[in-house]
Amino acid sequence: MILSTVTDEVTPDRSVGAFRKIFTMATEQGVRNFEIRMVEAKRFPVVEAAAWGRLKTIAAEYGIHYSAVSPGLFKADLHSDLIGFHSTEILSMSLDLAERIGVDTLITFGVDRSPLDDEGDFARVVDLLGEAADVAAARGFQLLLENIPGSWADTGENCLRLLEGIGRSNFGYVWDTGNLYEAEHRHFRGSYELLKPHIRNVHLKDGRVLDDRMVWQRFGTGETDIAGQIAALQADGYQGTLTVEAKCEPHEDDDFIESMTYLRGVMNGKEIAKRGRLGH
Ligand SMILES: O=C1C[C@@H](O)[C@H](O)[C@@H](O)C1=O
Repeated sequence: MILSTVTDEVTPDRSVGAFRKIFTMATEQGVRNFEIRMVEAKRFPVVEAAAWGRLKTIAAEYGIHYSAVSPGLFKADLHSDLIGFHSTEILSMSLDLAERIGVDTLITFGVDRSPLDDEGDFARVVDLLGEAADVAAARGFQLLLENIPGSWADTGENCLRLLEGIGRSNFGYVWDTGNLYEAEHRHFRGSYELLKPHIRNVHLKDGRVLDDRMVWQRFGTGETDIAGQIAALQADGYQGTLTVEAKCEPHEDDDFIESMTYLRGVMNGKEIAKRGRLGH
């Protein structure tokens, strides 16, 4: 597995000095692979030119590799004025900028739900995402669907329905374990078994439901069973990116450091052995 993180998951710092701090903290934890989401204070692809320059030059100094971009594509509902803007401008700007930094993977969401939706709208979502996958394929990109509550890609069953409906070889799945737990409130195993043939990237987040709301926590202290997820991925020979989303509320630098320490323990078997001894 390739340890990875996201540009805004390491530190809450969004200042002009942030990239040096982000890459120092990440490389100290053995992470050199990144997804591009926030570029200092703005979300990709609508970024400041100078910040984009720093993202490239400072990354080169630290030996950072970018594997994917996450523009928040299709975080809009079918009835919003913005939906057309996502399938045209956001999509093409994202592909243009990603190409310029040598990235060939674009992450998308599964279109927000709206109270105005009806069941027949599923076909429109399939068409929108399928057309975006075709535009991406024509330029040599894969498009990966990330699950998130409040979208058509919320539960494991709904993600599978979309993945099968879209059915393109360049269309795969980002297993966002925390978001899935937030939508389903159940152990990861059931949806993992459904979705694993489609998984091309994993987003790791831990947390628990408190007063009906998901509260993000440092790895190993929440309910999502990070150790079990790693054991499942290892048992299935998963070789892709394992993307650490460590940010808690409020976001502190120690979130990343502590979650990475826990994750390393899990990956080299220590946490699994501890769980075994405790009879989990
Ligand atoms: O916009 C986003 C919201 C987060 O919940 C999600 O995990 C993340 O990957 C993202 O891009």
